[in-house]
Amino acid sequence: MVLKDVQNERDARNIYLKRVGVKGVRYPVVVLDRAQGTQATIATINMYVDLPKDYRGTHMSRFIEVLNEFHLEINPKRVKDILNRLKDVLNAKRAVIEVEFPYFVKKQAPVTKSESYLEYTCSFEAEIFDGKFDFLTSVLVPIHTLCPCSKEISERGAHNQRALCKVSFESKEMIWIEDIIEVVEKSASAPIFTLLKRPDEKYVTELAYDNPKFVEDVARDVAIELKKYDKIKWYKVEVESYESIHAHNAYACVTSDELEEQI
Ligand SMILES: Nc1nc2c(ncn2[C@@H]2O[C@H](COP(=O)(O)OP(=O)(O)OP(=O)(O)O)[C@@H](O)[C@H]2O)c(=O)[nH]1
Repeated sequence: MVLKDVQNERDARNIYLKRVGVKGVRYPVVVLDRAQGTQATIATINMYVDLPKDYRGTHMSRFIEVLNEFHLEINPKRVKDILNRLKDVLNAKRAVIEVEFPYFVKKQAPVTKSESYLEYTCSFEAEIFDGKFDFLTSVLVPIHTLCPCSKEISERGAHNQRALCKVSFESKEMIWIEDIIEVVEKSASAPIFTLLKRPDEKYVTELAYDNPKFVEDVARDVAIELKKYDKIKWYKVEVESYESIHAHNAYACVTSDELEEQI
């Protein structure tokens, strides 16, 4: 029995679509890991191509076939190959992939050296169009911030909370996710850990108290550190703190081009 190819039908509405494809594909992938070589994880993937105005639909199954072809290996070099392949098999001019995945890093507690894994949400967004390849990596780092104002004006303690710092960057060469995590954690009042024994808890409590930071302080300190990386072409730093004394969040953001304009 011949199955009609509805997607391939002509369309007379004369409308070009910039992005058509599949969204929210949960898929096992393998990403590069500085300590172990590779790490298996589960990604949520969006993939798009453009569709000429005279075609009714794209061929959704081919997106998944291309993912399979690449043996689920997701890294900057492979992503470029995946996009070129998508363009070829879907006869497109533009191809886009967005991959978000949990990435686990083994950490040692500061005093007892107890080991545990901490989850960082990472993503890659890449696009090929008109011979141009854009690749953006994002790393979301949970941190601890202690309010400098609260410390200054209070007779006892200071309010402190978990915050999230998101670094998005374009680079000339590959940069390890772990390098970005280290930059952010050093710029916080203290890092976050999955496993802390009492001596560790005392240490991080005092470390945060000795390093009070507004969201603005973290954003600026991360920006200064990232500026030292020659490999980074562009970056954006966003910090959001889940305030413990408010029902709303504090937020700060800076991009490398805003910084350049001020120099
Ligand atoms: N384009 C498009 N396809 C859809 C949509 N919803 C479901 N599909 C289905 O996606 C499936 C795969 O379509 P194709 O990739 O064109 O399948 P195919 O013709 O077997 O594959 P090729 O021979 O490679 O073209 C079909 O079952 C479609 O009906 C939609 O909104 N748009």
